[in-house]
Amino acid sequence: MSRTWHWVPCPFLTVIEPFSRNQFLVFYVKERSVLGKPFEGGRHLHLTLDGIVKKFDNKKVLKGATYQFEKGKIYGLLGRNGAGKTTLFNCLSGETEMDVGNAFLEDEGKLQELQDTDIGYVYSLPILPEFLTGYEFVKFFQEANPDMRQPESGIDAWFDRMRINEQDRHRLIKGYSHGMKNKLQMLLFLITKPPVILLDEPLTSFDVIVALEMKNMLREMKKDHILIFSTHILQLATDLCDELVVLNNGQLSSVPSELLHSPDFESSVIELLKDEPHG
Ligand SMILES: Nc1ncnc2c1ncn2[C@@H]1O[C@H](COP(=O)(O)OP(=O)(O)OP(=O)(O)O)[C@@H](O)[C@H]1O
Repeated sequence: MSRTWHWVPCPFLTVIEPFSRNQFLVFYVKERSVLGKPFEGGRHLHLTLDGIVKKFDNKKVLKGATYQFEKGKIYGLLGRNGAGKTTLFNCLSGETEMDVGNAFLEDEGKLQELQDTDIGYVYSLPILPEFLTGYEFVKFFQEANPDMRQPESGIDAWFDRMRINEQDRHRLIKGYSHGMKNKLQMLLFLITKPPVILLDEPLTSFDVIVALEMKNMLREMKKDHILIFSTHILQLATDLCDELVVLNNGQLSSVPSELLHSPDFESSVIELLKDEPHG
């Protein structure tokens, strides 16, 4: 039988198509050897982006993006359609190679180049093994990462924490809604605790109740991680974020914190974004 193999980049596994359970297990185990150690909270941690440039053909999307993020804060990344938010996340997660520039993690004063294993990336369109149930997947994931197992962590406890009900845990991921897949992705990062978590428009697919649960979850997680999420929803950004970062004309800049809860917030952000040619 002839097969076509597609490699799909993913932060915690490499999925192959056409894939079967066995293929998935074999490749998953191979990939897990590159997973990093979980990050222990309580340490000072900074993520520094230094002059990141990314071009596609003649189009320069990132033009020296520079910024410093710190643990304990939720950052909202704002930018117009096509500004390069996903491109920036892809560069940080190692899915796309940056042309120029660097990203570093500074952990208790020790500087090291950012590794793709430092990143948990919640995609706007999650990539998960749809032929497993949520429970099977998390069980397997936990067994494959014994060094990351946490004391309180029975499998059901993780699902409880994510408010995924009994019935849904034992359904095939294939039948999950977009929002549930996002939740399942987030659950994996509760287990692996990567120091940096990137979320590409994560909360847009959640209903109001789940969105509130997820916001609370992110607030709880921020003490242990650098959390950066991209969004177009200004209300969500002001509600959830400690700091807003604008990606405009390929560069990053901070929205002054005093604007965050001022009545002029929306008009100020529009002013900041309006020079960006529409994507
Ligand atoms: N692989 C690629 N090849 C060519 N061009 C690309 C590629 N990936 C992104 N681009 C271009 O780079 C620009 C930035 O795209 P990107 O998806 O990063 O923007 P974005 O800010 O995430 O947009 P949105 O808010 O609409 O999701 C766009 O013009 C896009 O067409």
